[in-house]
Formats: sequence, structure tokens, C-alpha cells
Amino acid sequence: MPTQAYFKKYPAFPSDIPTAQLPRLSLSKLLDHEKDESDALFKACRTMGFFLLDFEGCSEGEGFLKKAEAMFDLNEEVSAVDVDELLRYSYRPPHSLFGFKPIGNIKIEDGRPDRVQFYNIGQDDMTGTSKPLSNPPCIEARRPDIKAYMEQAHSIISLICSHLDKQLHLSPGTLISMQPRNRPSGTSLRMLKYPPQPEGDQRTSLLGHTDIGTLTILFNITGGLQLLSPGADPKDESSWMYIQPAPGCAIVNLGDAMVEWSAGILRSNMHRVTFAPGEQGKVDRYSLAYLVRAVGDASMKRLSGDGSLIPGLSEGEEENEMNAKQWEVAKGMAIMSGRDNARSRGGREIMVG
Ligand SMILES: O=C(O)CCC(=O)C(=O)O
Ligand SMILES: [Fe+2]
Repeated sequence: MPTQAYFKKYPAFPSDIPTAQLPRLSLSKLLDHEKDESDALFKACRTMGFFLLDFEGCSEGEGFLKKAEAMFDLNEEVSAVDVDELLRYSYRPPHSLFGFKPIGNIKIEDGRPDRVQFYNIGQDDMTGTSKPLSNPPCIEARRPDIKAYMEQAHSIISLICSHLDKQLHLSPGTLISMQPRNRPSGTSLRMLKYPPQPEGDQRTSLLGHTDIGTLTILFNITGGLQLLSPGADPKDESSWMYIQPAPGCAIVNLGDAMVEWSAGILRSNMHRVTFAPGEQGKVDRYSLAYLVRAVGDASMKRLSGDGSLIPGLSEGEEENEMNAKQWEVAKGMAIMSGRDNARSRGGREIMVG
């Protein structure tokens, strides 16, 4: 996550627990369009659907880390606001994706209440794509900084998409054209807070899930985020591996929309948040997720044809005729009613020739 200075504010991640080893890609090499880095990015997006993105070593990256730190400071301010006050700005999915979610209103695997609160700040709200929403004064006061963060985060998403277009043999600009920054979407900057859990009563804080959108840029300082090993059963506790946050890096992951558009070549992996390991479990945990959603009227059809590596429909497969907004609402309702059991998706082999 941000810089060493922010890591120093918290106890260290224990050195003796197993962690998921994620590929570490460099923003600077991706900006330079280095072929090996681009190939490594594609591999990570097909196998784990998760990678670390290292922002150190170039001015764009260092600038983004500074902006991320300002967003962490804002997260602390938002979390300090009285819950009764935050409840005036309630998050009501699947129709309204912006605002505050208090602790305990979503169930975890075993039916008990979750242990996370968050506030979703809408991109359209900050950039003027929609009418301004009302937010707590500490957010209102920082509109220019939040907008600047979103603009740079979106340009990083655009860079990742340009590599994926090339790797999938899509025309340049295809993937980002379905998630532009200046047309209405459910894209948000989510500020999450997880209070320490009582000893002897620890549980999953945020239920295992895949992200519904396209791509997520996630900053963590303390541990707690876990990935399900590819192919494993979510009920098998030993298949969940901690990710160790790394200074200077964000965790990037793909959501289900990328799997849909690529007919399963790209991968969205199950993840969850549990209590932070060791001494880190005794302090508040903050994280920051830029969750990109497709523009509401984007088609969810697979991007096959015109020489792309994405296969057309085979027997028994059906075209997704919904637009992104309809698809997200249908998915959200299926998840909430238990009709869509969360599972990792994608990772289909590429057939050449
Ligand atoms: O807090 C985290 O580290 C992860 C949050 C997450 O997965 C999400 O908001 O979708
Ligand atoms: Fe997530």
C-alpha cells in the first residue's frame, strides 16, 4: 500500500504465516509497453486474476501513492463521523451503489453479521457526470482531491486495458471504451474500515466474493485480505491464503465483467477479508478500493470476432443480451437471494488456430 511512512504506523505483518505469492508488475514498465511485462500482466489476469502493481520508480506512480495517502487520511476522517450521521447517506444496493454501509448488515457464510463498514463515493458524483449527491461534510470538502484520485486511477485502468486489448487481439481502445470515466456508471471509490475483533470471537469480516465490475485497484496496509486458491472449495478453510500488503504497491484484480466480455479467458478470483494476523489484528484496519463498473448501457456480449482470441458461442452457450446496468442488478439480486453461489470464474484456455 502507500508508502513506508504509512506502514510504520501499524504493527508488522507476521513473518511466519503462509501467504499467496502474487506476481509484482511495474507501472513504469507497463507505461513503457515492455513486452515481457505485458505478457506477465496477461498471464496474471488469466491465472490468478490478481497481481501487485508497483508504483515506485516513476513520477506518475509516486504521485499516485501520494494521492492514495490523502485518501487514507480521508478514510480515517469519514470513519470518525458518528454512525447515526453516516446513516443519513445509506448505501442501498443493487439500485443505489453509493453511500454508507454500517457494520453487520450483510451476512457472512455461516449467517452471522459481517464486521466491516464502508462508504462508497460515486465517480459520477465527483466528476460532474451526474447531479451532485449529498455526502458528509468531510467528503464534500475534499471533492477536488477525490476527483484527482479517480482521474489518475482511471488512467491506470486504461493502461491495463490497453495491454489486455493487445494481448486479446482486440482493436485498441476496445475495453476502456466500455468503462469511460465521463459516462454514467456505478464506479466508486470505497473507503473500508474493519475494527479489531474480540479475541475468542473472530470471524470473516467481509464475505467471500468476486467483484462484479471490470477492474479494482485496492490499497491495504495491514493484512486480512485472503484469496481462495484457484480450483479450491471455499468451504475448505486451508484454501484461503493471506495477501501480504507491500509498500509502494496496490493489489489489482479483475471482476466478473472482464470474464463475461472475454468469454472466460480472463479470470475473477474469490477473495474475502478476515481478521488481520498477529499484532495487526489489534488495530483498526483501513482499505481503499477503486471499483470500476462498466458504463450502464455497455453490452455484456462477449467480444469475439474481428480476429480476437475470444471464441464465439459454442453449443449450449448463450449470448448475454443484457446491458451492464441490467446485468449488475440481476447479479446483485441473485447474490443477495443466494441464487448465485459465489465462485471464481474464467481462466479458460486460449485455442489458437
Ligand atoms: O478491504 C479489502 O481489503 C478488500 C475489499 C473488497 O474486496 C471489496 O470491497 O470488494
Ligand atoms: Fe472485492
